[in-house]
Amino acid sequence: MIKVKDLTFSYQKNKQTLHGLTFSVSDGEIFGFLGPNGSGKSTTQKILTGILNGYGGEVNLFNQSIVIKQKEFQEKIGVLFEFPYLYTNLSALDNLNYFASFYPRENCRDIFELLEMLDFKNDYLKKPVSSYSKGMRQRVSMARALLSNPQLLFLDEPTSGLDPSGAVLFRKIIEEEKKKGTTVFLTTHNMVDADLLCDRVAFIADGEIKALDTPKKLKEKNSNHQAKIDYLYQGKSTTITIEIAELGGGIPFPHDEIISIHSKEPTLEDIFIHYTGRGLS
Ligand SMILES: Nc1ncnc2c1ncn2[C@@H]1O[C@H](COP(=O)(O)OP(=O)(O)OP(=O)(O)O)[C@@H](O)[C@H]1O
Repeated sequence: MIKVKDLTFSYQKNKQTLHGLTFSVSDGEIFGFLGPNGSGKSTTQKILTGILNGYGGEVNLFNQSIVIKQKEFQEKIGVLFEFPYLYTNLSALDNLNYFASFYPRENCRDIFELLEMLDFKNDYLKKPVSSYSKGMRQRVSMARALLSNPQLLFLDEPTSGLDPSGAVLFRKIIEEEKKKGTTVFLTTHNMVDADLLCDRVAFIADGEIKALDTPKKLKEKNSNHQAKIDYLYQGKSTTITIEIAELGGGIPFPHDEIISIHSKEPTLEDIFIHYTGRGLS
């Protein structure tokens, strides 16, 4: 679905933002693009969605170069931008009716159904976007991205500005899209979203991909194979961290009672820090 080879980009002379990214995304996959602020995530998404030109390397969507079939691609992709691109003086309905006019009518989803699915408050349907909360704007932006039933969905920080139940709803909607066969390119620095949703993730820092694999494999590869054991001995409560291999012959230290044993698996965030030398926030 997406093939990117040696992608480079500079906003200014002598300062390269993307340093030769190479990756591909399969049909129907949810691909996470993770990195800290300023790492080049939005720049990459803008190039893939045809907003930014002047890049080096090759970018193919739907097995064709994005240079050739720009107009045709636009009809097959849906985009949720990091900063909602909405007309703030217009209502949700007017915005969505306007964006729907870019696509063949038969491809478009019902706006009311979409907003209902996104748990949008009906009272605000006809009020201007300027009166909406961040979460409501995000819901309209998601409706905009899904409006044309896209085969390829670009989502830049989709759960940003949502409360926890809104984030759960958005993750459910993204999973439903995957079930329909939609390919999702998910740009985020939210590790929970990445871990719960993505088939594979790429870690980007300083405009370079530092690691790319499934969350499960990344965790396996970076497992420290350690266990944390809480136990009681001679009336004293103690915690110890030991290698899991040492447990093969039973608990290898004196104890009266074992309270709990937990494996110390690294989180995706731990692994990100390992590969990039920094956190995501
Ligand atoms: N229009 C622009 N002009 C000049 N430099 C820019 C422009 N947009 C982004 N940059 C710079 O390019 C680099 C990558 O920015 P980009 O927005 O792609 O990062 P990001 O990973 O999406 O960050 P964030 O998580 O903050 O959105 C940063 O150093 C940023 O300052």
